[in-house]
This record gives sequence, C-alpha cells and structure tokens, in this order.
Amino acid sequence: MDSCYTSSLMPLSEGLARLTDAITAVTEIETVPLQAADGRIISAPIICPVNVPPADNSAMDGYALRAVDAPEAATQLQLIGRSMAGVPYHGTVNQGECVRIMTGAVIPQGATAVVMQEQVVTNDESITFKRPVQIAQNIRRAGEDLKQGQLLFEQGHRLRPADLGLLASIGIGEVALYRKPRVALISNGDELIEPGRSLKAGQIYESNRYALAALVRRLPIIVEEFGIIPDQPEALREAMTKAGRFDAVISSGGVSVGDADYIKIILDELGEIDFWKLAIKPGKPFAFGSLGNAHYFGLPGNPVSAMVTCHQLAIPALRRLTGEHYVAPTPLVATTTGLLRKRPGRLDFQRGRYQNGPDGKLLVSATGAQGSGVMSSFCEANCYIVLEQERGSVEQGEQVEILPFDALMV
Ligand SMILES: Nc1nc2c(c(=O)[nH]1)N[C@H]1C(S)=C(S)[C@@H](COP(=O)(O)OP(=O)(O)OC[C@H]3O[C@@H](n4cnc5c(N)ncnc54)[C@H](O)[C@@H]3O)O[C@H]1N2
Ligand code: MOO
Repeated sequence: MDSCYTSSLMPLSEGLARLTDAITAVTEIETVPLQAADGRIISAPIICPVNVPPADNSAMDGYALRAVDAPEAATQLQLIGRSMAGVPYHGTVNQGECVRIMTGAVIPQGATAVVMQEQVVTNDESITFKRPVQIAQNIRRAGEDLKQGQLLFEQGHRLRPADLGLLASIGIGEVALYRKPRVALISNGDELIEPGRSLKAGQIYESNRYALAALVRRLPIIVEEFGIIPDQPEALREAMTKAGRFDAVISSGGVSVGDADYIKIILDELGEIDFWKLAIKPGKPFAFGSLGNAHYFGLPGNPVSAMVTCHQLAIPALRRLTGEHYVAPTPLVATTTGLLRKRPGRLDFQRGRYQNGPDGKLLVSATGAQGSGVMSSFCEANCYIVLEQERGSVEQGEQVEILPFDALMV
C-alpha cells in the first residue's frame, strides 16, 4: 500500500530544516545605484541620515498664521508675503499677519497653523478666516515621518519599490547589496526537445526549464541555462561538474529509480547527497545535496512536481543563499467547496482557486485533475491547498490551509 511504502519517507519539515542548516548566504558585497536595486538584498543596516520631512511644512495650499491671532470665526489678518515649495518666506509672521503658503512649503517663522484656502475670504491684502483656528493644524512636523539616526532597514531586507522611493527621499542614491548568486539549470531526459521543433515518436517538449528559470529569476539570482542533457552518464558528468562551480544547481528529471535516472547516482559519485525522497505529493523523489561549490537541488521531472519542489524547497533555500532574511509565508484558512481526494502518507500540495465567499470568508476548490504531469490545473490555480501528511480525503465544507501564489512570488 502507498501509505505503508511512504511511511519511511522524511517529512517536509525535516527536509526544510536540513536545507536551512546547510545554506549560508553569499558574503560578497557590491554597491549598486537605486535604479538597479529593486528586489535585491541589502548587506548592512541602513540608518536614516536626515529628518523627514527636513523642516516643518504645510499639508495644504492656504495661509500660514499664528493660531492665537484667529481664535474666533471671521478674523481678518494682513497678507505679508508667500512661501512656495522650494522658495521659503524668509521673514517672520507677527501678530495680525499671515503668509500665502503652498503644500510642502516651509512654515515661516512665527506661524503656528495653516488654514486651507477654501476656508478664507480674500480681499486684496486682507484675508478673513471663516472659522476659529487650532494650533498646529495642517502642519507636518520636521522628523514626523523619519528621524535622523533611526534604523530603516535591517541587513537581509529585500528591497521593494516603496523602499527605493524612501531611500531616494533621504538622499541615498546607491546601496550596498549582496552579490547575486549564480544558479545552473539542467534539464535531463532523452525524450526532451526544445519547443518550436517538430516532435518525433516518443519525444515531448522540454517545459520545466522555462517555468523554473522564470520562477528563479524572480529572485536576485543569475540563472545560467545548461539546456537539455541526455540520459548519458558521461554527458551528465560533464554538465554536472561544470555546474558544480556555480553557487547552486537545479536539475529536473532523473531522480527516481528508473533505468535512465542517473542524476542521483552521479550526484552521489561527484558530490554528496544530504537527503533523497520526502513525504510530499507531488515531488517525492526530490534530492538535496552538494556538488563542488554548489548546493544541489534535484527536482523530479514531472512538471507539476518540479514546480512544487522548486517552490517549497529550492526557493526558500535560494532566498537564504541571496542573504535575504527569509520568513515563510503564513497560510490562510479556507472552506472547501467540494471533495478533495487524498490518501494518508504524504503532505499534499493540491492546486486550487480561492475566492471570497458570501459571508466574507474564503472558499477554495481544486482546479481539476491533480496528476503530477497536469500543468493546465496549475495554470488555472491561484493557490496551493496544503493537506497534512496523515490525513485522508477532505469533505466539502471542511477547513483547509491554503498558500496564495502571490505570497510565494509565483
Ligand atoms: N518505480 C517507481 N517509479 C517512480 C517512482 C517511484 O517511487 N517508484 N516515483 C514516481 C514519482 S513520484 C515521480 S515524481 C517521478 C520522478 O521521476 P524522475 O525525476 O526520475 O523524472 P523523469 O523520469 O526523468 O521524468 C518524469 C516525467 O517528467 C517528464 N519530464 C522530465 N523532464 C521534463 C522537462 N524538462 N520538461 C517536461 N517534462 C519533463 C518526463 O518525460 C516524464 O514523463 O518518478 C515516478 N516513478
Ligand atoms: O511525487 Mo511524484 O511528484 O507524484 O509525481
């Protein structure tokens, strides 16, 4: 029986723990302009060098005044000048006076409030404030957003677009980052042929490399595609020896027990296998080890198995390799809209679609056939449905954990 056979398989949690132990981040650092830093990992904490905003400034287009001068409605003050964003007013606002001010312009000395222009009546140099004025209204204080000396980003932070805007806003134009690790990508199988050619009997199109390369390139990683390597030990030895000079190798295919499954055998010969086979579905024959300089991720050849093991095992490890302080995404909980078939023995990553239900709670259903070669149901999906190792089928209306693809950078 499947469940008996798989009872000796290593649980995913143990495999992940071993991966985590084995991976140390790259250490080399390079300085890069902000424009090229999106998605990259910072190699040292970033401390704020200035206050943001640098000076008290106006949140509205209107008039700056001393709040004490307009405690009641219908107060009239005299207009004495203007403060524009980039061209401040250099005088002082004294009793009975006000200054025209624009959003973002520096608050002139003496002024303690800004009134938006919709709340005044203007008559030449005389401004009537329709309502009583509160001290500090519409003033953005210096340092209100960020204070000089404050920690902005920890080492290992992955830079996102808003982070780049923030760094630019404090005058930082380049950042120290970990170098991008280099990953070799190998596809193995005599049956594989590149898309665009015509198929002969027994051939299929190579597809794993296209999906895996795109997935890994979402990380700050340089992917070198080795192409299709046939099921010949010599050809594989040569490719794997070369790949062992990279920081990591990802191969797909040839890790099971068939007569032409050489990857695991050659990894054993040229490098070291840390573990092989996990209690997951799909992806059971996943192999992890080392080869020369490289961490080795041997993904199974079935296209869905390759994607699932890349997501669940290779990507978390590679994110650590990039120097990222990686925290696994938190699963959400959803209610199933139909039966999910499962046998006990392996943690199952079914492909599903989740959506909001009528009561605001999440609903999820599987996206059709769940075979490990069925990529169409992967493409219809927007999440994994994660079913615990020892459970059986899930009835309609039960709660399950889901991992939205967005959170996995799919
Ligand atoms: N006797 C047993 N047989 C199998 C077992 C087992 O435990 N005992 N495990 C099965 C499981 S589970 C998986 S998963 C597969 C994995 O096998 P391999 O990693 O050796 O992969 P291959 O045999 O090379 O290929 C499997 C399948 O995927 C297709 N493939 C391979 N590479 C690509 C590619 N780059 N693009 C598209 N498709 C690819 C290949 O043609 C095969 O159809 O083993 C089971 N067998
Ligand atoms: O574990 Mo395999 O990935 O089911 O096809």
